[in-house]
Amino acid sequence: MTGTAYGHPGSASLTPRLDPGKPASAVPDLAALQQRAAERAAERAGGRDRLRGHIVCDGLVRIFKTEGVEVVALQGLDLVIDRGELVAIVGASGSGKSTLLNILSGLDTPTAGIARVAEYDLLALSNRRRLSYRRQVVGFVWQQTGRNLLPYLTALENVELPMKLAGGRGRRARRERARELLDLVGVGYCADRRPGQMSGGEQQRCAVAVAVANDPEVLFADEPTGELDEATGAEVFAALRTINAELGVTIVVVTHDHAVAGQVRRTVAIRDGRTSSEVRRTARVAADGSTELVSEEYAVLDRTGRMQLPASFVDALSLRDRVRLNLEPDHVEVRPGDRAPAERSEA
Ligand SMILES: Nc1ncnc2c1ncn2[C@@H]1O[C@H](COP(=O)(O)OP(=O)(O)OP(=O)(O)O)[C@@H](O)[C@H]1O
Repeated sequence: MTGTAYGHPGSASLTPRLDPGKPASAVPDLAALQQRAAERAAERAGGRDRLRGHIVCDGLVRIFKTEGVEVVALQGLDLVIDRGELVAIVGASGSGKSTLLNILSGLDTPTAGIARVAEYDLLALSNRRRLSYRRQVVGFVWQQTGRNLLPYLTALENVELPMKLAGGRGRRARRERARELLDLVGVGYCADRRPGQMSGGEQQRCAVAVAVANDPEVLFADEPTGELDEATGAEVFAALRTINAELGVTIVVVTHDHAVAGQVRRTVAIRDGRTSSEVRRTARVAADGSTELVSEEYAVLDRTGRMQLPASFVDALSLRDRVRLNLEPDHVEVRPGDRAPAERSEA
């Protein structure tokens, strides 16, 4: 287990000072103290606003038990995604991406924690609510194109099908919307082709149109560019950005490919079942007046103050077991701790 040594330049007293000049009535009563304690607890939890978001995971845990062996796939994962965001979630194989996506899409139930999407509490879904969640709230694009499109239907018919199954729209309205959506993702020219007559990238863009046919609030895409080359993958991301901007759908793309950071404004990295870092790209006006996108990487701090140091930083300074932390006026220093006494005597 990793320990920490803290160095503080000074510590503030948490004990309230009593002012002898104040009248006794200034002493808070029990109700006021309870109220203050509740506020402090909320502040410590990161404030009430922390749990506001279109998608909220807080301390999310998923433990798999197989033949007596427990695998902790998600170890207290925190993630808040606002309405209308387009976020990529990246991580190495086994980091917990699919587990997270299965939970968020309502296919799997977490062991503990909070998982909420658009007011749906994913830990307490009845079968009926789960069905309505999967039919009305979320849409999916999977890596395998065969899972997204029916091979014997044309692109247009594929986009019409979910609308037909949901009912509500007439034949003409369905056809019109299907054409609009195919145009929006840039494959209007494929309307009368079957999947076998389209390239992999065209099929995935068509799959995006199918996934949003019934106006979902959230779109989940699992490795949607996994089987595509870089240029074709960029076209699929362009389609996702268009859908996000034009229809306001919140989009979460899960991938092992860190290069997607260049395709979205926010990329969240998962390591060992926790969010470890994120990259945000923001537009800035350069000295010559042109607009440029600047990427900044952040470590993710959870509400108990835990964060993961990037593996490259840990390796560069051979950090292990214990580190020293120093609180400076505007930053925290992390330095290698002392080696264990046994090791020192061997040196
Ligand atoms: N049904 C299951 N039963 C037991 N262990 C599981 C199950 N599903 C996932 N795991 C384990 O949980 C951990 C996280 O797996 P997960 O599939 O979520 O990772 P991933 O990041 O999606 O990997 P990949 O990119 O290879 O799909 C792994 O150690 C995996 O072996």
